[in-house]
Amino acid sequence: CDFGAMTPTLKQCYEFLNLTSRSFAAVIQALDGELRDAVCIFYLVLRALDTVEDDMTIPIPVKVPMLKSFYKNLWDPNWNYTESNDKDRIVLENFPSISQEFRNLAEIYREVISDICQKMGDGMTIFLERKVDTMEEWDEYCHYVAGLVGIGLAQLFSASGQEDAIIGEDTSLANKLGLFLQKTNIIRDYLEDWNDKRIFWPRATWSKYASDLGDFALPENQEKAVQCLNDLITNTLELLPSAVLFMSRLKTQSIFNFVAIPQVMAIATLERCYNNPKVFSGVVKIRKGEAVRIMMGSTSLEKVKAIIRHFTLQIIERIPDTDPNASKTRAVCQKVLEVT
Ligand SMILES: O=C(O)CO[C@@H](C(=O)O)[C@@H](OCCCCCc1ccc2ccccc2c1)C(=O)NCCCCCc1ccc2ccccc2c1
Ligand SMILES: [Mg+2]
Ligand SMILES: [Mg+2]
Repeated sequence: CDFGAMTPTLKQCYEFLNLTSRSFAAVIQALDGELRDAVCIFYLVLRALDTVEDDMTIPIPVKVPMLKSFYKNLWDPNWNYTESNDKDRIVLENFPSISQEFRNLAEIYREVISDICQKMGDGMTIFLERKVDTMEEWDEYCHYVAGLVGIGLAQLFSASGQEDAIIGEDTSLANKLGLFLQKTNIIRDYLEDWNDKRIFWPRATWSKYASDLGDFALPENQEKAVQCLNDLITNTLELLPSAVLFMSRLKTQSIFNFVAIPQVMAIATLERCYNNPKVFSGVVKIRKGEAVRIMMGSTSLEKVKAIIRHFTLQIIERIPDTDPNASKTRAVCQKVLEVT
């Protein structure tokens, strides 16, 4: 970006972006024109909101009003929060710089960012005390924390004029982009979340394989743990055809890359996690070198389809005949192969 033409506070915002997001900073900064600043601020505002949600030291009676009213802070030049211990507390401590740049955005971008922030804050409060039980509630939670991001981004793409109106209007499709990324993160982060006493795996699924979610961390339950893992991965793979359809409608290269790269990194992560007991003893991450190769190869729909097909075939090859969901996983993978 042209740091020269930026206000000092906007420059600061890009520093916060690079400090708080390994996976999104690069692709956000590669966006063009006004959209780049709008998405950068959108990220920082929602990361600040999420840092309140994630901070387990804030008592629920304090956290609920904080989340519900968070969007109002966008219009309060002095609001910040200095009590957080979270890794991303920098965005709460320096919120005045972020809200200042929010107020400098065009009205069309401010409306989307404020609306999504209010809906996400409300949605987060629903799940502060209620755990994710049914698969519908899993979709509902992921809608609030990630589906809404996809919906907001699609609206920003159309508002910028760089994409057609249909992109921002088809909220069901945009929602699924976020669900795919969030469900992949939840599946990958089982142990990290369990150690933080956070439960995002839906009870409807894990209760088929164990009486307590913590059982999966015990080596003697490894087979049941992996069967539950494969069950959730199968549910998540069902979202891939919608992601391919969304990407097929994009006409701006920088927006295509911005949407495609996180989706392709997620399918690579799912493939790495499939039938992999290491998910229950550590965090399964894609190596930097492989990540760079994947990003370089995600610049056209045909290349992205080829990469998705590659990882889908890798999963098919590793489906254990004894896995309770084997035939369902094969069917879901077959559907992905049909659209790639
Ligand atoms: O605390 C952490 O480090 C992880 O927190 C997770 C959690 O607490 O569950 C969780 O926090 C969710 C609430 C805050 C969402 C913040 C966000 C993330 C990415 C963005 C990308 C571009 C623009 C705005 C964005 C906003 C988290 O970060 N999960 C990662 C997956 C969420 C992806 C959101 C998303 C959805 C659709 C997308 C479509 C295209 C490109 C990027 C997309 C990004
Ligand atoms: Mg978080
Ligand atoms: Mg969170």
